[in-house]
Amino acid sequence: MLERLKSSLINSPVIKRGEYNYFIHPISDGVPSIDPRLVEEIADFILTITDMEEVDTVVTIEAMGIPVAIALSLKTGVPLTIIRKRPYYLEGEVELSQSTGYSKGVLYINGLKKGDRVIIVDDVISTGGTLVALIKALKNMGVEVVDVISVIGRGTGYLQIKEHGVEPKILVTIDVGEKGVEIKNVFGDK
Ligand SMILES: O=P(O)(O)OC[C@H]1O[C@H](OP(=O)(O)OP(=O)(O)O)[C@H](O)[C@@H]1O
Ligand code: HPA
Repeated sequence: MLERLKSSLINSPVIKRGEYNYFIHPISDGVPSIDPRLVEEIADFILTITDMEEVDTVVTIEAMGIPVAIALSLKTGVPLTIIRKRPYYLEGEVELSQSTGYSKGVLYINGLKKGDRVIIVDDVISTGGTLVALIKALKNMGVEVVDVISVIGRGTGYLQIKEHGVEPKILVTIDVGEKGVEIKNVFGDK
């Protein structure tokens, strides 16, 4: 299961971003290039663990949630909303602060309204800063988050998301050391 994802993760280079051990992988960085079979493996797996008939919209965050989210949207016909890092000044635009292990920024929500049922798909959960801020903002808007799915998880940030009432589904959980990436868990394994 998820053989392409696991083997590509094990081969990921790790660099320092400040104190943070940052792994570089096609799904989380688009580097060196994205094998469509890898994206398809991930999208097909996600479709076995979530019910897309339940949702109005797939929500993802610019930039690297987009490849997997677009694959899910194409496979199901469910539209995609991208949370952007730039404002559009449209009526109803919602602004939120994003903080990761290595960066801070602002995200902007457009195209969602009270009563919408969504799944959130992203490439990585690490500190949980990005997804916690997004889930809080969506709840304030009256948007129902049916599922939160991350292709890769590292660290304990997912616990913070659980505290907001949604248990994230993480396909592969990893440890990232200075020397490389180690697989810790695959969704569905004990
Ligand atoms: O759990 P966290 O510590 O918040 O980290 C996870 C976030 O970090 C990455 O986004 P980034 O802002 O680097 O943007 P990118 O997708 O453009 O690489 C990733 O896509 C997640 O959204
Ligand atoms: O180590 C990382 N690599 C790529 N994307 C990420 N998003 C959070 N942490 C990481």
